[in-house]
Amino acid sequence: MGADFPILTTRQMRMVEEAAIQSGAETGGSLMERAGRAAASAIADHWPAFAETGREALILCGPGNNGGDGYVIARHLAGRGWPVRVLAIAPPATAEAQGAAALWRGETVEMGAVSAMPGRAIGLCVDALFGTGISRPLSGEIAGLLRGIAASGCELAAIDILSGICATSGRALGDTRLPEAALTVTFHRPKLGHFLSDGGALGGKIVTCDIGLEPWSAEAGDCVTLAGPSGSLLKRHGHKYSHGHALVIAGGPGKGGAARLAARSALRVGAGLVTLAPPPEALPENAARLDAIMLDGLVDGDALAQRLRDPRISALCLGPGMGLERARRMVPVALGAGRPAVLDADALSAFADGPDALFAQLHEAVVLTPHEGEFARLFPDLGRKLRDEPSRGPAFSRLDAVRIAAARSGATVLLKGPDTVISCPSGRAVIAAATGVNAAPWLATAGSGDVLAGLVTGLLARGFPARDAAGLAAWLHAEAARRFGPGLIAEDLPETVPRVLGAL
Ligand SMILES: NC(=O)C1=CN([C@@H]2O[C@H](COP(=O)(O)OP(=O)(O)OC[C@H]3O[C@@H](n4cnc5c(N)ncnc54)[C@H](O)[C@@H]3O)[C@@H](O)[C@H]2O)[C@@H](O)CC1
Ligand SMILES: Nc1ncnc2c1ncn2[C@@H]1O[C@H](COP(=O)(O)OP(=O)(O)O)[C@@H](O)[C@H]1O
Ligand SMILES: [K+]
Repeated sequence: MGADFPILTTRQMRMVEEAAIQSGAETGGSLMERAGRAAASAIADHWPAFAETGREALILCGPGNNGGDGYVIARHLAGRGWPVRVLAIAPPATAEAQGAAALWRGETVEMGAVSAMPGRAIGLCVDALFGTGISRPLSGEIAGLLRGIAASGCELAAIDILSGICATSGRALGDTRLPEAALTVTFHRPKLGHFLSDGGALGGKIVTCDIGLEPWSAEAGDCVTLAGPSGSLLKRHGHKYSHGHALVIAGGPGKGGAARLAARSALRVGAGLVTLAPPPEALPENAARLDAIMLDGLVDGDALAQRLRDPRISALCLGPGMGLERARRMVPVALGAGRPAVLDADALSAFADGPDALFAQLHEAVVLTPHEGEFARLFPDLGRKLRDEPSRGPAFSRLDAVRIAAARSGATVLLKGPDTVISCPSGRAVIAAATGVNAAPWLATAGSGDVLAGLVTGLLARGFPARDAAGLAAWLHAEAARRFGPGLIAEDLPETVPRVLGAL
């Protein structure tokens, strides 16, 4: 089944493009022509009945090569019989864009003339203002133009990336409020900015067009990947012990729901055995709720150390509903045993006052699963940088933050969100995007994070390396939510996992 899919930074895209041009096989102009033609065709596929609406397509062209693509698109859409006009916010400034503009025989209006534009109503606006070359916030005038177009109710298609979004970080530069595109047409490979932060929220459907750069794709070097389905999630042979034994530490009476969700998720994702370990006084309550999941009362850290003498316990989950005090006592014991482990929720917050003491105990087989608040508690400097408004591109991204956090802590870090970002300490990173057409907003429900912690734990128990376990779990989590759809509550997630696995 589909392996993880590479996505590029702006710099990597430039390296691929430059290699193609330097080889002599391509020119900037040939790539632009192919890009514009492919984008026009993707736009026509997305709005197949547009020509019959009697409305006009307005192509907004910037000064650089993104604008150059716009002139090519204008020519090809007009060639399909669409009523098309170009609005140039500045004259074309690169040789390629000038060449493309020279071939556009239709009408071009300038920025100042926009309010007086006579003619048909605009039904579709193509944003070819700025692409990967954006380096500063949009001016008020240009941002206002984009917002005005959106407010008029016309459709919006972004070329390469929505103007105003940094293609490497996905963050909107400045405090601009940007409209949402229905379609983004990009070239060769998606960019990080299509999935991260504002870029993930505003890009709509992402269509990636082949523009003949495949022979040079290796020039991008090591790439961040997008998590996707994998046949490795299926069980092929073995007995229950060969699929691992997960131990989920739970909290006291009345606090067990989160850990039960995590335990059930670990079992659903294929751990051979799962044991829930609350304090002894919470055993009766949990016994009334569990069947396939085993129970073992553990008083404290010493009891856990004793339990971990069993070498078959192949992964631990600490945090969901655990309580801060119990976390402070048990996390060091779990980490000291060197076993694969997930630290979530209380197991992270318990160390907010002294994260370095926690980091000193972490190892490569540990996965930290913070949401943004927990992340900022453990890595306050990185949390601040993510909150600061970016004024220049490339802006500090969630990926940058997670990579630094993983290197600093010595564990794999999974930062939750619609754009879940995962990195191991060496910087190998994967993004699980629940954005655009893959949005899963129903995950914003109490307990869904506990399920994710359980899914990662289950995969660790089965023997998946930390980064793979985290990436696959995050994909599976969002895919289960997409399949279940509206009305989802956390309990539904583990029950939907079999349908996702069954479709692999
Ligand atoms: N990389 C490739 O292989 C290809 C790139 N193509 C297109 O080329 C684009 C990149 O072109 P460029 O590098 O020329 O960059 P852009 O066209 O994205 O923008 C660069 C220009 O805008 C200016 N600028 C940046 N931010 C601004 C702001 N906020 N306000 C006003 N001006 C601003 C820059 O100074 C520069 O003049 C891609 O996004 C894509 O659309 C395609 O033509 C096909 C192939
Ligand atoms: N709008 C959203 N789109 C996609 N995923 C989301 C969204 N909101 C939350 N999630 C996911 O749901 C989970 C919530 O986890 P968390 O914040 O720990 O909640 P809880 O503690 O209630 O379980 C995370 O995996 C997060 O990525
Ligand atoms: K654009």
